[in-house]
Amino acid sequence: MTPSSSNPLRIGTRSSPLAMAQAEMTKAALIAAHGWDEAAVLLVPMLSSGDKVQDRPLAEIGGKALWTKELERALLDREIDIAVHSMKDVETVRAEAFRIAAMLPRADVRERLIGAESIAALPRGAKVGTSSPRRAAQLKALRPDIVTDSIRGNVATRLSKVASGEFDATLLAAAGLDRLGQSEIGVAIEAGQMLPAASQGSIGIDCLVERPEIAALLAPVNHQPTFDCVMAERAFLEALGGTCHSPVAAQAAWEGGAILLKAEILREDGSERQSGSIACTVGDSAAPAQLARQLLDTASPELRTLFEG
Ligand SMILES: NCc1[nH]cc(CCC(=O)O)c1CC(=O)O
Repeated sequence: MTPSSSNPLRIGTRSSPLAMAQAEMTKAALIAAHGWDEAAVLLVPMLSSGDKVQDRPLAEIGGKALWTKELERALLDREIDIAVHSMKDVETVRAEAFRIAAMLPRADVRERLIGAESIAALPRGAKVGTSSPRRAAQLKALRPDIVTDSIRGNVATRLSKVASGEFDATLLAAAGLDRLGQSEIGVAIEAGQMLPAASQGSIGIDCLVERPEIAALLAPVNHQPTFDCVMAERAFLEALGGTCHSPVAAQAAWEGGAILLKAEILREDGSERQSGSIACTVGDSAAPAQLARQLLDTASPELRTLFEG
């Protein structure tokens, strides 16, 4: 298949500003890689159920799968040819019909703190808006006096809730802010202080396994070093238990010819953190699983039950 203005490649995306920016990046990468003209690629924005329900915690309305379900349906119904996701929002265990065929080069993986110059500089008892059990647990591990409360809505909404004083501060992925042109907002928190979520900063392009001709079009935009690191992080997450909404962080990076995977699991109140690292080879899920087992083995029964049910 060679997409053209009369038969464009249809890119499904959520319609939030961040998702649209990521879909535009994907479109630009494909056009540049293939030398297609602008009209050969069409963006198809869709509302996910996660976008429709903004006032309840994510875990309560069905968790992560909400972000991808509508796009998966559209892929199966051939309304779109490919779908663009934040890899962070893609479940580790998926239906066999789908395949992440490519990932764009990873952006800044760090968190950005908005509302204070550093975590140490937050006022005593500060109220931090985050709906992420990982960010809440990591903050409390560093600063047990901090209070966290759920904050939903898109990036602009969350920033306005800090500006209005509803929250003292919030944490957002640097990658998301950068993609929205908000690079000057907030201060970066180094991964050594706050390890990011598995897949953070990475954009995945999804297609149907039964359409290899579409996957072939994606190959030239795939960034293999990103792909291999994100896969190691996801293997760790999967080994811990595919559907958990528990505090987990995992980041892999190439170091001296090998993938070094760092990970941690925490109790939700930040009172316990188990962390470790392991060297992995490409496509290896045994080493990430070994690290998961190692962290669970040293964890207290209270922490372990977050993962083993
Ligand atoms: N769960 C929401 C989500 N999914 C991906 C990103 C940011 C972009 C990325 O990590 O690639 C965000 C917002 C955030 O965590 O601040």
